[in-house]
Amino acid sequence: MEEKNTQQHHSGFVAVVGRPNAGKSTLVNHLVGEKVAIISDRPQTTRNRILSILSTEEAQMVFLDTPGLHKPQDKLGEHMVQAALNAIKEVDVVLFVVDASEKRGKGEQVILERLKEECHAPVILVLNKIDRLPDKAVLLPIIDKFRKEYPFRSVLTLSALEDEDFSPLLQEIVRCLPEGPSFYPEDMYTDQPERVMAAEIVREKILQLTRDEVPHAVAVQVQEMKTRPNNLVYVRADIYVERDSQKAILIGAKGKMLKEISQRAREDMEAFLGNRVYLELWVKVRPKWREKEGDLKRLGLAGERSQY
Ligand SMILES: Nc1nc2c(ncn2[C@@H]2O[C@H](COP(=O)(O)OP(=O)(O)OP(=O)(O)O)[C@@H](O)[C@H]2O)c(=O)[nH]1
Repeated sequence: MEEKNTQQHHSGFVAVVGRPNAGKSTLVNHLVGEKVAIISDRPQTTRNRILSILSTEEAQMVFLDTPGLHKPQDKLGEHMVQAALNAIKEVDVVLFVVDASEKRGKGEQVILERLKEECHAPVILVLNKIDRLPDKAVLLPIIDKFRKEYPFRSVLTLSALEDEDFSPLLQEIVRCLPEGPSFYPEDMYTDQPERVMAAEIVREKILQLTRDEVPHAVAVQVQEMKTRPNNLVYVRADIYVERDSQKAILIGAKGKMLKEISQRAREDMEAFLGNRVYLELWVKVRPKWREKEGDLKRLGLAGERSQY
């Protein structure tokens, strides 16, 4: 009789933690091969715990791309830190992503302490952004120092932005996962509903286009999303800011900025949904929404969804 393929299937959850701006979303998007989490060069871009799913023949890896573990400044910040903490308690393996091109700071220390206190799963240290290091020899003392402070399962160095092949990291993750069947259908790559993805796309464009002028005082909520008879998807979204001055920046002279945001967001939405999109954006002022529990809940940034 012919031998059956006895290779076992593995599945499990992978938390991706690290200081804001370390490159967590970039790494997860490249691993999964689809754009799921939004990216900007400003810290604290990721607000929700976003599930990204990678299915291969031998395993299904479910990544929780967590908001950076940082010192919270307001209620939104508190929820973000809590979401990241919950992640490290529940998963099968943790990826601790560090920007190796930056000096080590308090942020890494805080995360190491959290891992020591709360984490029982194996932790893989990922030293990222090595494309920025002209002399790779500087990595050795960095690795040495980390290894003295925490019993990492392994340490990998990479560039989430430029590398093409992530198989060493993927193999290491699979080795940490228990045997088991897939949790999600194999063609699914995120658990986020289309509305959430659409809102995140708009937020990404705002962060990318307005730079430091409109800080994190912006939230996006999709109010309506429906497919019209000719397969055109109609999307109406509200953009919330805290001040009139921020509203003015977002709209721009003669509405130019809003038009640019809308155009770029529409293109990404069309790629994501595989349909033509008609996008309508409204900018609204809601003073101090980040301090208000009710507003955070309504925007899906607190309560059930951000806790998992
Ligand atoms: N040069 C270089 N830049 C990178 C690399 N990885 C990420 N970046 C950049 O670093 C910035 C932050 O990347 P993100 O992936 O949004 O970082 P994050 O850790 O998810 O950030 P938060 O959402 O704030 O927690 C972006 O401008 C990325 O393009 C890398 O390997 N090399």
